[in-house]
Amino acid sequence: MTTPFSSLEDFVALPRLSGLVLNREGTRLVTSVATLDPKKTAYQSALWEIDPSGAEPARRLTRSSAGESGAAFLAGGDLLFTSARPDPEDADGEKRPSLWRLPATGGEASLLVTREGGMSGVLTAAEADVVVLTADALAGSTGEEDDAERRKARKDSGVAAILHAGYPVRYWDADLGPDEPRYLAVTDVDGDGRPTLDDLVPSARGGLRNAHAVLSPDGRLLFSSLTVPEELGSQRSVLVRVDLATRELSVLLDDRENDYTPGPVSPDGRYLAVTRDRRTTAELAPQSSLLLLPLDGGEPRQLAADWDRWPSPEAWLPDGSSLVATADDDGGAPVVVIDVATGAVRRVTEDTAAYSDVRVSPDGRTAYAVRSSYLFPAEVVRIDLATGATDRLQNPAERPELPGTLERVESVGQDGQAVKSWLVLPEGASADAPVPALLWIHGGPIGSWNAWTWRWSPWVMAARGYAVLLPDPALSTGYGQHMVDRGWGSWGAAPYTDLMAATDDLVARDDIDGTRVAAMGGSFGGYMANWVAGHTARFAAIVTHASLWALDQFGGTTDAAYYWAREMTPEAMLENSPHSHIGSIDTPMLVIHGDKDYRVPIGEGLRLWYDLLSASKLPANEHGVTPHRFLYFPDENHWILKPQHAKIWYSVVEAFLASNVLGEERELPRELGL
Ligand SMILES: CC(=O)N[C@@H](C)C(=O)N[C@@H](C)C(=O)O
Repeated sequence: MTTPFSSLEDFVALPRLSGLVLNREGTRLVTSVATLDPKKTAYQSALWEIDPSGAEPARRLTRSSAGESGAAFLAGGDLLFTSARPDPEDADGEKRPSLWRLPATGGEASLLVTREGGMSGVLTAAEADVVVLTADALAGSTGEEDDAERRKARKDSGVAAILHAGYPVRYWDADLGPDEPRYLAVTDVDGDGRPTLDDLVPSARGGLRNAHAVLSPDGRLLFSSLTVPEELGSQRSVLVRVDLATRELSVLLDDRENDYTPGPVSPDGRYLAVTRDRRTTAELAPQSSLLLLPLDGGEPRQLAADWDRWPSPEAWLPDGSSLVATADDDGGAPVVVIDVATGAVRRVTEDTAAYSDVRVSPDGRTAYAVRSSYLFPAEVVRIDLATGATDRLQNPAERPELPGTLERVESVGQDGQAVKSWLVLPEGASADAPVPALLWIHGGPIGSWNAWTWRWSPWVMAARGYAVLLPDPALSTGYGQHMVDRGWGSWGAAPYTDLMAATDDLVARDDIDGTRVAAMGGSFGGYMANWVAGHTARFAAIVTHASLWALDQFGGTTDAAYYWAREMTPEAMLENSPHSHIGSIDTPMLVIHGDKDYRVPIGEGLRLWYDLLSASKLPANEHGVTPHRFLYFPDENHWILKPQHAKIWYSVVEAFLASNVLGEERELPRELGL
């Protein structure tokens, strides 16, 4: 069998599909596919068209070396996208992210609008050729021209400094400021001249959240979250409406107990689907619910209130009778239909995949979506909304051949709670040939192992002979509110004991060699790997990536300190902090951290590394030699994104595990220079 997971070269070269848009007539589907650039040191994305009928093979639409993203259909049928490709009509022009238009009738794409500061996304309306760009503008700029001049002055003088008066100052891997998110209306989209950009809310001063903005079908209204700063470095997300004609901004939902995010607007423009996220406290765990907000000024009403899941609204049925949503559920994320009159929830897709980007056909019978699971990466499918029958359409790539099998397994936590896991078994695992195993702990911690991931692919390890257990312990989503509540504020309790219960059952299997087992996790999963290291010696090795180590320090240096401070007091942070247990660690640890990680700042990795060398039960000897290892990425962030670094990540992890779990030595990649 040829599986791409045996070779890291082949693995990183697998195409990665994401996103999906459907034109107004329901006849054209467009997705984005990322592949390696010619130097194999970055991914570049191109747009592909997929035949909704399933009859024709997928067709590549764009081919520039700069790549294309942000696909959006105009109501008239043309396709918009963003790209930093050069403008053929401006030989001397600088390359910067611009908005391009590909005619529905075929032919070349032409540049619609460009700006010095680039753009991050495109919003279009379903029924009118209205376009709004999401983009950043310098906080002090008074218009597009002024913004361009100020940017140039900053660039020419080499000044990168940012003066802050508020919080936060960073987000994941990006510095915030001096620019801030804006909505820029593209004027006269169908006119003869080049359109201009019109800042819809220049006075919002940095508070707009444009990742989840939506336009009404007629393109007259824009709905967005607006971030409102609060005392003590905190903030909340309120729901706002912007009238595109008058520029008037109205606050629709605002209270201190919840954050609000807009979902799709009903086809008749009368209702907005809204996600409400409860403000957490030490006593109140997160809870997400779906609201229906009448846009004539009525009170919001909760939908599917009796359903113990967190629905995420995706689309409306064209007759406005129901919302199509997805929700984490028992190791998957199915498509459901929610009746807006009764709130009744009907599950549509029956498989265990996780669905996203759901688009509904104009007759309301069919949905198209992206789905993935641990059996296949993201792919585009057609769903019969009445029967749930789901067909894989002709995608840009075939599913990769897997080097093993997948099972769903169940354990019982200390309090009797069912703890479910996916278990990846390598080919050949049997009672006669038991295999070594890895416990993988997911991040968040509010989340689930329910979708394909390229960053932690269990199949890469299965191809190297390991079984991989992917448990959803306390704090995981898809198992009801109680599963989240039982771990809230006490990470070292039920989340840890659930993982140990799952490990007990794993090592009891006759196809697993219980003497050769390691634990690994990233981010919150890395926190838990560190906690595991300080509380048990049952694992032969531990890999901890971008991990929280000293919660007292993490709580003040992460990019969103207020989020964690709501869950834990300083005392609770100390109580749950893995660093307090350094003296108990006698398992070899591989620490991995990227310097540009602002969510879990590098100080966590540096302090963990020094503590391991100086205070663990396996300290460095007088020559500084230790069984622990530190894999440091100076130019990566919370995630290892560059393909060449992903290969290093998997190679070093594999060599560390081989040495400590299998007792075998592997050659390290030459590029490490050792
Ligand atoms: C809420 C949050 O950012 N948690 C991080 C510490 C985390 O665990 N992130 C996970 C989801 C990741 O894989 O990045």
